[in-house]
Amino acid sequence: MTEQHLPASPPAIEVRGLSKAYRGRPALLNLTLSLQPGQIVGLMGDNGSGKTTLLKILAGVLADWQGSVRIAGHAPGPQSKALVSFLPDASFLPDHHKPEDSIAQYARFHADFDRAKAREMVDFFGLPWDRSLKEMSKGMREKLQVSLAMSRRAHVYLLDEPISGVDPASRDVILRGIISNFADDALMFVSTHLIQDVESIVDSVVFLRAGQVLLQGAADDLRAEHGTSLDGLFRKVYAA
Ligand SMILES: Nc1ncnc2c1ncn2[C@@H]1O[C@H](COP(=O)(O)OP(=O)(O)OP(=O)(O)O)[C@@H](O)[C@H]1O
Repeated sequence: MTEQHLPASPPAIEVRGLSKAYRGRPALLNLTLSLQPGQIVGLMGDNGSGKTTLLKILAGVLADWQGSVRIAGHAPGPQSKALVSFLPDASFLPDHHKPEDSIAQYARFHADFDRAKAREMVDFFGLPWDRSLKEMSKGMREKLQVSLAMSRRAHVYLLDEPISGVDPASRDVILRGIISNFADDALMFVSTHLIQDVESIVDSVVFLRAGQVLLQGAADDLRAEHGTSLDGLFRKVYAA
């Protein structure tokens, strides 16, 4: 088969006309978005703009929406979930778990989970093997959850505010851990309010407002076009 005849692979994420309402109040409104693999995309927006709602729908954990959603060509369901590693914004591990217990649980649930990589990341973050989640600080728990989410060989990583609860030095450590465990051909879609912290790692950004895409583009293009950092652009756009 010549290169010309190779079928084009579908976008990692393809969303068309997506709407979601909670008890009649819209959270996402006719949202359309297409993201290619092989990049880190920042998902930014003011409080209540729909970031978590969008990530949950992409992860296949939220139902009752209208529109079209495809993950590497698959509608949300078992096939898409097998390709997606989702890190929710809330703690999802049982309190009594020590790191090895959580690693065993992930290994049971996810065929693409790499135990050795997870152990490496737990050591990279300097987490205590003998402490349960109940005995860990918030930042430690976040690091363990990042270790687990990034140790799947996923096609799409959806990370909801992965660095929100940690000190600035730890944020850098977490971001380094995330990047060094990220395969070149995957897509990472990461929501955060800490734009300055992720400024240097995102290839492109999606700004949401009131459940719609307000602005989208390559980070370098947006910086050049607007003559400011992404953080500066965010402040300018959302103050308007
Ligand atoms: N379970 C829920 N029940 C009712 N309304 C909800 C629920 N979850 C979210 N919403 C509403 O949907 C809208 C979008 O919320 P969402 O959590 O997706 O925003 P967000 O951009 O992640 O916000 P933040 O930056 O504050 O985390 C908000 O108006 C919120 O009040």
